[in-house]
Amino acid sequence: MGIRTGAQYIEALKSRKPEVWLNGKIVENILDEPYFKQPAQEIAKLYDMQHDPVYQDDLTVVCEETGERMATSFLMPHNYEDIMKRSKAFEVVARQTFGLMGRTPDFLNTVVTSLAQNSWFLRKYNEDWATNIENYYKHLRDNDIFLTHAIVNPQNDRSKNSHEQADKFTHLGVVEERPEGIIVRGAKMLATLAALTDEVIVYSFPGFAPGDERYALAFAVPVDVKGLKIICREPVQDGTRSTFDHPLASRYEEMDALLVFEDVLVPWDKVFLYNNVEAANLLYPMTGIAEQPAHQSGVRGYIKLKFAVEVACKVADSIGADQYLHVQRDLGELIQNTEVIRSLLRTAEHEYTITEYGEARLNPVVLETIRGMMPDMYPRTIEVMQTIGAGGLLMMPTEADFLSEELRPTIDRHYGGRAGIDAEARMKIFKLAWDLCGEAFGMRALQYERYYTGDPIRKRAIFYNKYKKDNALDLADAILMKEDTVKEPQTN
Ligand SMILES: Cc1cc2nc3c(=O)[nH]c(=O)nc-3n(C[C@H](O)[C@H](O)[C@H](O)COP(=O)(O)OP(=O)(O)OC[C@H]3O[C@@H](n4cnc5c(N)ncnc54)[C@H](O)[C@@H]3O)c2cc1C
Ligand SMILES: Nc1c(O)cccc1C(=O)O
Repeated sequence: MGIRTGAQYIEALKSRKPEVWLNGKIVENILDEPYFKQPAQEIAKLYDMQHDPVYQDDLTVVCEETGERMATSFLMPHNYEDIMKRSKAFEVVARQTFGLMGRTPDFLNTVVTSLAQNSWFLRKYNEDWATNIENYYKHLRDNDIFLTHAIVNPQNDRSKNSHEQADKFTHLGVVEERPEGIIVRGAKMLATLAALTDEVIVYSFPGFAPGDERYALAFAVPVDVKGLKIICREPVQDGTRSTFDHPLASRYEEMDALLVFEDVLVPWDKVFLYNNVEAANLLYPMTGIAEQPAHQSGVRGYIKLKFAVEVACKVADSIGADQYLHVQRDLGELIQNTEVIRSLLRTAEHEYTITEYGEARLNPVVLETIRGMMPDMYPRTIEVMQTIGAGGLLMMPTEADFLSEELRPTIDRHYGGRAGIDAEARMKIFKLAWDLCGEAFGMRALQYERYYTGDPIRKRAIFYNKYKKDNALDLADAILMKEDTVKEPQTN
């Protein structure tokens, strides 16, 4: 099949009836649900861009194995040129959604591509697991499948492992083995965009303990597989609010969902890991699924940070506030933060290495530095935006007010900004800002930057401990090695 069009993606959505729960009801037809309409169109646009001459050479490459075009995010990187091809594709996608949709198809395309390129790891444990992930990668690549994923146990009792939970079927695990596959039961979170995807892959970050064997698994199933409930969180917009009033929330809302598997059959050929705590704990650090998705999310995060900083600058300029020293200082800080992330990305790409298996990987220390800085930089951007927007963020007429012939003259008189910024122009800027720094949509976007890659506190601790193990503190050692021995005590 090769690359899909937006229409083919939409047709695939229409062809399925996953069990999606939204506001206490099963959604009969996803595309008839106002809430999902615009986000689905935004995803469809990404597929159409693969066929647009303006973007096709960035977003797709010709697959050497099939001769057909495939998404560039399915390209297995073997050298710097491949790395930069992927980087450009990640950026084109991110710019389309201003970095606000974190789980666009390229994210998991990158994850599964990396799992397949590192199938050697699974082969060490089980030949079938390796073959299955290699075949699954080709299935996704050749059919341009859109994946969601759920790799975190639901937040029940974080002080206990899965097998110690009060109800042993709270967390997703295997109930029984059958000739045709395994039966899985329990929940996994936090499947972003699940309702709008074709299939779901399940695996885990490290964290299993002895006794967790039945939970130590990785597999994939279609989102409409029998027994899978997709339970959505409360929507942050209802799909009917105007794009003038909510330019970002109405377009780029990424629904998150808990996945509840009620005795779901996973065929053996879609099982990538099972009943092995060691393998499950090593999957993330030993394959490229730490580094490769970090490249995609680093580029996406940079675009999102740059976008939010630009909105903050627009807010300040529109009301003449950036004439003041403290506002200039704060906005200068934000701009320098984006330059730090941009520069770190180029450094991580430039300082790539080739693994013994031929995979080109970016510098992991630099990638992890990006991931460690974003959870502070993005919230800081939102804080500055809030402090500059101040009361103006709560003083905005709606589109309906603008459309009132009676009220419009009053709005034009009282809602304008500095000279050259009329009421409509200022409100467009402030509504962008409010979607980012006031609405539930914006708060989710902030929480995304804090947690999408795991708990930032533990990630930084892991980073420090690995850095200490892998790096000599050679500068400090150099001075400490000097012969500055303690003088003998002077005897008077
Ligand atoms: C907007 C958004 C989108 C996301 N999208 C996805 C997705 O598409 N797919 C997916 O699988 N996941 C997704 N995630 C989930 C993300 O992977 C988790 O949020 C992240 O791994 C942290 O886990 P948690 O949220 O359960 O926090 P918890 O681990 O429950 O942490 C809660 C608090 O308890 C502390 N804590 C908990 N356990 C420990 C411990 N053992 N040691 C020390 N401190 C601890 C933490 O430091 C933190 O302060 C998303 C998250 C967000 C916010
Ligand atoms: N957040 C991740 C994910 O959801 C899958 C694979 C990797 C990551 C990551 O940030 O490292």
